[in-house]
Amino acid sequence: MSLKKVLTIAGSDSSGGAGIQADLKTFQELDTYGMSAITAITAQNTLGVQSVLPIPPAMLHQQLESVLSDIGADAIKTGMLVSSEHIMVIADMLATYQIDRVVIDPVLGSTSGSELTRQDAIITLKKMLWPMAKVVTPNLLEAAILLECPPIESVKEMEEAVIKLYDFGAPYVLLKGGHLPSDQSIDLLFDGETVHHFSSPRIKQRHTHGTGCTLASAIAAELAKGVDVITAVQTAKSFMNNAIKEGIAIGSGSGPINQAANRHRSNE
Ligand SMILES: Nc1ncnc2c1ncn2[C@@H]1O[C@H](COP(=O)(O)OP(=O)(O)O)[C@@H](O)[C@H]1O
Ligand SMILES: Cc1ncc(COP(=O)(O)O)c(N)n1
Repeated sequence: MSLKKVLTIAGSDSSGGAGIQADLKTFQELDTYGMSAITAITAQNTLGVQSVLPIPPAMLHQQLESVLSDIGADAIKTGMLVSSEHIMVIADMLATYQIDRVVIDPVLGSTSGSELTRQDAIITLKKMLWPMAKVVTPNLLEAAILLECPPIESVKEMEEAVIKLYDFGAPYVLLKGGHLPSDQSIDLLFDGETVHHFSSPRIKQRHTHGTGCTLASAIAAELAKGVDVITAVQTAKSFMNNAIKEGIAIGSGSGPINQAANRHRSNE
């Protein structure tokens, strides 16, 4: 089988834990060929984001054109998108190159609370990019912002939210429940008919930087291989569990998860 190609469109995380760096590690571990188009450079570490430098939208366009016109992509994952202008460039390129295996992780802020996508970009994300995605993967906080609703605090509220998010126009919405206080970590996937529950025991782990980026990238890598969405989410979740179990204790804050854990752990 030929090596499948996966492109991440996201921000660079100098600490190597999230963003482009997490995405490329995930692609590699899942036996795909990873490529990147960078939307912003962030200076960050295990304590938080210290500074953000957006890449000019024209340069984002050039990166996408260079990669897609020559190499192409079997799937694309997006993360930190910065601004409406950046999102419009991406929507334009997805349409031009007719890429339909697109996973959007609607990164609005970092876990540590820094804004990574500007407020005005949220409307553009919903209107222009969302309908071009195959799967969108908001966390609880992002879902509440996108739906303009109060905090989502139970599995029942998650079920209602994931159905509402479906109306934004992607065929699959995966609402991640990593932030729900519970002894299970529950994600819900809605495909327009059924709410599928993906549940696994919550792992006691302080070092969870990069979980959302890794999950979305793992789904994109599996979709690139031609796997269906439900199977891709199952594989991604199992990959994540292994990576979280071996979270790396570096820095004085929340360290990164370890994608390489999957080399020596069977799928658990
Ligand atoms: N402590 C944990 N144990 C097991 N799975 C977790 C844990 N924390 C997060 N996850 C899983 O990691 C993925 C990312 O979830 P979440 O933390 O909600 O997103 P984000 O990183 O975007 O904030 C989800 O599949 C979630 O269920
Ligand atoms: C460049 C970049 N992209 C995404 C995240 C979100 O990751 P997390 O939710 O683990 O902080 C981040 N911190 N930095």
